[in-house]
Amino acid sequence: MTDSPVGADGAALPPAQGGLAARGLRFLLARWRVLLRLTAWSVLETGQTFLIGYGPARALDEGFLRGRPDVGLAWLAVAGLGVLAGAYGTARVYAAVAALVEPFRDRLVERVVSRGVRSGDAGSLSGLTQQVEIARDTFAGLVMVSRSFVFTAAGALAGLFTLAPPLLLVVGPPLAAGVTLFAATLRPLARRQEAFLVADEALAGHLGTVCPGLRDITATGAEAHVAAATGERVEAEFRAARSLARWGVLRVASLALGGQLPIVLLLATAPWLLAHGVTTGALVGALAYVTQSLLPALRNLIHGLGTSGSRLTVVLRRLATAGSAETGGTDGGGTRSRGVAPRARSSCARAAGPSAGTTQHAEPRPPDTAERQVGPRHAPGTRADGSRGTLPGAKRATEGTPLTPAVPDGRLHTPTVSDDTPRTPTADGRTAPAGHSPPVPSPPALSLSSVTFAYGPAGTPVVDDLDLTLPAGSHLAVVGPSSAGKSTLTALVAGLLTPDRGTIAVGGHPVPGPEAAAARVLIPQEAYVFGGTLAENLAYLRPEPVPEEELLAAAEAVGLAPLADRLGGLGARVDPAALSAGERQLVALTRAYLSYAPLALLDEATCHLDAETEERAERAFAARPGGTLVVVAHRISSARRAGRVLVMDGRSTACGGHEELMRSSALYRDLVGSWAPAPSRRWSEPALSLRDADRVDAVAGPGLAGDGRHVVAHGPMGQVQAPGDLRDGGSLGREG
Ligand SMILES: Nc1ncnc2c1ncn2[C@@H]1O[C@H](COP(=O)(O)OP(=O)(O)OP(=O)(O)O)[C@@H](O)[C@H]1O
Repeated sequence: MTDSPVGADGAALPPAQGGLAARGLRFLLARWRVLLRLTAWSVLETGQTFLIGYGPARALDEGFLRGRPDVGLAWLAVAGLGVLAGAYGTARVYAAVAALVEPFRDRLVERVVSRGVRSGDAGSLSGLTQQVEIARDTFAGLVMVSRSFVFTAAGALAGLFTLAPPLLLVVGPPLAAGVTLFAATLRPLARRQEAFLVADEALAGHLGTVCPGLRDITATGAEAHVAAATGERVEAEFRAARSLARWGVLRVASLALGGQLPIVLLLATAPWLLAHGVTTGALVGALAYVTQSLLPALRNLIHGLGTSGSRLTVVLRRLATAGSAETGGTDGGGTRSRGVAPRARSSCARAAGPSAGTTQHAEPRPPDTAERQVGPRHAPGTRADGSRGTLPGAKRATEGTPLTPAVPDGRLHTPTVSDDTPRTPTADGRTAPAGHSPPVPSPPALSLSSVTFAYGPAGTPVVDDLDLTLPAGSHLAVVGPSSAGKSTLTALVAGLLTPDRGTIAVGGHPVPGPEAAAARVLIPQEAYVFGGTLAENLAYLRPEPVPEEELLAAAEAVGLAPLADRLGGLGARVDPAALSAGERQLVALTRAYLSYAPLALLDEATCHLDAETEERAERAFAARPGGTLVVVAHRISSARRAGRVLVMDGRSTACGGHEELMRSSALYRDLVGSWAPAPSRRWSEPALSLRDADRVDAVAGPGLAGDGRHVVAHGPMGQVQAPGDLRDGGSLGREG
C-alpha cells in the first residue's frame, strides 16, 4: 500500500492544506452558541439510542420472561416514545445544522461573488457558485454524520454500561479498533479519493472538449492523436481508481472490525456473559445497540467522511485556489486560473510535445520573421527537417494530370492535358509546368469512380455516378446551389460517409483507410479550436514538435499573424468562445496548412472571412508544393481562383474552367449572378446583369437610381420582375 496519490497528469498531489482545517476550526469556534444548540438537541438522539437497547432489555427481563406482558409492553412503549422524542430532536438538529451551514455558504458566496465582480469574469463566477453549493451540501452532510456517530455511540455505550458492564468489554474494544483503523486511513484515503475525483474530472473535461469536435477530429485525421491523449486520461483514472480501491479495502475492514465483529463476539461469548450475570434481556439489548445503532452510525461515518470529506476538501481547495488567482496567481501559462484544478488542465501541452512547453512563454513574434517566411518550410509529406514523412499519401507530385473536362452528359471522363495543367514543384522548390517535369508516375491526389451516394436506401442520390480525377497540385472549386451535395462530396472524400456505389482514392489509397485518412485534411465550416495555447492549436496535426518559426511562417502565410499578435503570441492561451467565427476559421486553416496531408478539403472553411483574407488563405493552400486544394466556394472570386470548377446539382454535374462554364453552364451563370455584390447608390461599373429573364436582357450601369419602379432578383436562378420596359429607358431600383 505504498502507492502515492497522483493527479490526472501523473504528478503527485500536494499535501492537504492545513490552512483549511485551521480556518474551519476558527469558523466553528466563532459559532459556539449554534454548536451548543446542536449538542442540546443531539442529546435527545442519545436518549433515543439509549432506549433502543435498554427498553427491549427491560421488556424481556422484567416483563415477557417473567410472565408480565403488560410490563414488557410498557417498556417497549417507553422505547417507542424515545424514538418519537429522538425524531423531534433530529428535526431540531436540522434547524441547528442549517444555522451552521448557511453562514458557511454565505461567506463562501460573498467571497466568490466579490471576486467575480472585481474580475468581471461571469463564466468563472457561475462555476464557482456551483462549487459553493456543493461545498455547502457536503459540509451539512459531514456535520450530520459525524455528530450522529458521536451521540449514537455515546448513547449505545452508556446503554451497554447500564445494562451490564461486561457487555462493554465485548463491544468496546473492537469498536475502538475499527474507529482507530478508520481514523488512520482517513487522510490517505481522502487524498486518493481526491486524486480519483481530479482524474475523473480531467477525463470528463477532456471528453467534453473532444466529443463536440468528433466530426472535425475524424475529418482532420487526428483520431490517433486524440485517442492517445484520451487514453492517457483513462489510464490516469484507472490508476487512481485502483489505488482508491486498495485503500477502500481498509475502510471495509474498519467497518467489519468496529461494527460487525461485536455482533459475532456477543454471540460467541453469550455463554460466558450469561454465566457472569448478564441477563438474556441485556444480551438482546446489546445486540440491538450494535445492529440498530452502532453499525449504521459507523457505516455512515465511514462512507460520509470517506467521500464527502474529500469532496469538500477538493472544492474548498479550488475556491481557495481561485482566491489566489484573484491576487495575481497564474496557472503557469501566464494566464489566470479560473478555479479549475491545475492538474485537470488539458493534456494538449503534452500531446503537442516539447514545443508546447517552449511556446507557452514565447515572446511576441519579431515582425521581420514573418515577412521573410511566407510559406511552409517543408512540402506536404515531408518533415520539418526536410526528410520524407511516413504518410504514404504525402508524396511530392512530379507529374500532373489535369482534371477531366466536362462533357455534355455531365460525366467526367479521361483526363487530357490543358492550359490549366497544374504546376508541380521542382527540386529547388519552385514550380514548373507538370509537362516539363520528369515523367515519374504518381497516383492522382484524388480520384472518384462512379461514386453514388444517397442518405438512406430510399433517398434520391445526392451524388450520382460521379467520376473525378484530380492530379497532385491542382486547385478545384466546388460550387452549386444550397443542398446540391457539396458538403456530402467532401465528407465522402474525407471518409466520413461511405459511397453506396463506386470507389474513392486519395493519393492512390482507398477511402476509407488509414493511408487515405492521413493524406487528407478536411476543414469544415464550424472550425474546431480548443482551449490550449495558440501553438498547441496550430501544431495539433503534427506528430512531432513544430519549430516556432514554422508556426509563425504558416500563420503569416494563411493570414493568422495579426490575430496571433493580438492574442499575445504563440504561447497565448486561446479561449475558443472569445474568438469570432472567422478567427476560429483562421486557426483551423493554419492548423490544416501545417499538417502533412497533401489534400486539403475546405468545406466553406472561409465563409466567415472577408474576401481579402479568404484569398490569402486559399492562395497559401494552393501554393503548398505538391498540395492539392478542393474548396467548396461561396464567392465568385474563390471559384475564379481555382484552375477548375465543379458545378454540382444532383445529376447534372459539370466541370471546367470559369470562362468555359460561363459559356456552357446556365446553372453556373446563375450562381455567378447570385454572387454579384449588392449594388450601392453610386455604381462605377455594371452592377446588375439580367440574362435569363423573359422580357429583359440588360446591364444596369452607372447612374441608375430607384424611383419606385423595381427589378427584384432573388435566388440563384434569378427571379426577375421588370415593371417598366427597360428598352424605353425606364429607371430601375433594386430590392431583395
Ligand atoms: N445527415 C443527413 N441525413 C439526411 N440528409 C442529409 C444529411 N446531410 C445532408 N443531407 C441532405 O443531402 C443534401 C445535400 O446536402 P449537403 O449538405 O451536401 O449540400 P450542400 O451543397 O453542402 O448545401 P449547402 O451549400 O447549403 O451547405 C441536402 O438535401 C441535405 O438535406
